[in-house]
Amino acid sequence: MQYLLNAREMKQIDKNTIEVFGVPSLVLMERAALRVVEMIKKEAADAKRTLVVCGTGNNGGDGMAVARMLYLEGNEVEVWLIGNPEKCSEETKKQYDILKAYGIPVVEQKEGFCEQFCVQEPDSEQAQIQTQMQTQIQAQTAYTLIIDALFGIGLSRNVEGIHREAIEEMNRLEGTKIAIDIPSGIHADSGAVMGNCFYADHTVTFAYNKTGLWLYPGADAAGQIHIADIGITKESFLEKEPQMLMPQAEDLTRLPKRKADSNKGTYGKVLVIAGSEEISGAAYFSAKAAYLSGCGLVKVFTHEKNRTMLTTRLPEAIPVTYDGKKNLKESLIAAVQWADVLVLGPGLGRSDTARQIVKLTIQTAAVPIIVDADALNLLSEELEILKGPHTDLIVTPHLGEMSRLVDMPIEYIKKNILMTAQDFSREYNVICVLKDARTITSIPYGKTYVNTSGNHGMATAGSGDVLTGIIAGFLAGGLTPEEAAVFGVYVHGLSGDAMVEKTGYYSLMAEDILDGIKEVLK
Ligand SMILES: NC(=O)C1=CN([C@@H]2O[C@H](COP(=O)(O)OP(=O)(O)OC[C@H]3O[C@@H](n4cnc5c(N)ncnc54)[C@H](O)[C@@H]3O)[C@@H](O)[C@H]2O)[C@@H](O)CC1
Ligand SMILES: [K+]
Repeated sequence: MQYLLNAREMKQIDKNTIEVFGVPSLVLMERAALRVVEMIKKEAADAKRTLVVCGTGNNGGDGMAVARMLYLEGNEVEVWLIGNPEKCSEETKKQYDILKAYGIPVVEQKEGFCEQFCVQEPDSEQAQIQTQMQTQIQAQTAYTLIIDALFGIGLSRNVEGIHREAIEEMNRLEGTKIAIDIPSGIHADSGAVMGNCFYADHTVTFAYNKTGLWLYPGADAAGQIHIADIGITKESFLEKEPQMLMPQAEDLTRLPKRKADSNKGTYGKVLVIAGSEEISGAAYFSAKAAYLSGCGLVKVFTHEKNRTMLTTRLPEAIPVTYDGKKNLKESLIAAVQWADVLVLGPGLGRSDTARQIVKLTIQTAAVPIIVDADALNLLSEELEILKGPHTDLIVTPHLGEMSRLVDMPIEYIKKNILMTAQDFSREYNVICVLKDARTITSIPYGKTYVNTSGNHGMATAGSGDVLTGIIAGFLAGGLTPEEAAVFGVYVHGLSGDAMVEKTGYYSLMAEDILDGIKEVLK
């Protein structure tokens, strides 16, 4: 797992490194700049004509140190200092003095962007010729590298005025674009664009990943992310471990272990309560995903109409069917009592029967339940069921379902995805898996996980049903609800990624994601 830090946590560990362990701030800055220069070389970016745009905070100081290093290696370097130089932080003032001592050109930009940086509209033939000549000269003298050191994690409000103009100008210029620590204008905690932002090809971020680099729209602005060790280590957490994490490939070793001396009972029993008179496929996707994720035995509680489909497409699954309301209660309770894990909701519909099934299952089950799709839609009308006593619940809403559950617009939820998932998990004491391009898994009063596997091809019918099945399979195999939710989401995304090379984004379907599970877990 990789930590994702917010600005407050990062500032605190910076401070701890400096104050508790006595590492001078300028030493950290020097190491930071060295790592940026190292990355430039590793990526073979051409630093022959470099522009470094600096702010007055320590991010600007990093930029000035990078400018000095590139200059002393024989490159042509120009620095723009945006803002009042008198307001420079202590470290940045020092870096500025060093630049002056070496004679490195710095253009100060205190207010109103000067004409030199702005594109002028030609208003006569003569002016047009002049502009063409200027364009040719500019092409010969164009920057090969643009380094953004305007704002780092200290960004505290919307970007306006000369800062906004500087970002617009950097984006307009040609050349490889590198952001120091975080693209200027991106909020380090939420990934929001604060007015406008720099679009980087590469971002070199210091010590630990920042949440805003991975959440959208920040992730679009960051380009390729490089984490640079500058000497701030986990010792600086002072036992206050960050609570936001991102699963990585090496974490897959934590999936349920297979034993040579085992039988189908060893890996748990899953009951998938899914499908309705109108919808048949959901139960199949969920049940098959549970099998593919290692579960030994899967029963499907569904409408009688789905029996033939199920026994034909997935004969390994045992159907328990109902027809109308006859025997519904007794057979549901018996099936629930049989299972170690329940999936509740895919394709269930919103009929009175579905409502009765959802209520009865949540109120009687003593084993973990993954609650999805129509079960969530029904619960949004009867949230008191979630407020009442219940077993371990993992809810897996997409943005639309979450919008119904919390009665907020989708746009709001998308912008506040972390907070929405965290608040919901605490309020109802459930693990909340809020599905989007970056799915968030929030543990009530515990950790929050940001998932980075998966692709937009997976926004396809049945994809969510597959996810519930994977989580169920992992739970049945012995993972805790927290692990099953986090690794279920991660493996689901990897399964889509494994197949998209063969299918392309347009044609990826739920059945392909099922095939992808085999690729990922083999
Ligand atoms: N010792 C340290 O503290 C280290 C800091 N480092 C760098 O320092 C950065 C953080 O430095 P700072 O805390 O000085 O913050 P920043 O350099 O991100 O900038 C903060 C400054 O910008 C101003 N500001 C914030 N939002 C603004 C807006 N929208 N418009 C205009 N002005 C605005 C603030 O008032 C403050 O003066 C990190 O991102 C990293 O690049 C690294 O050098 C590593 C060591
Ligand atoms: K920056």
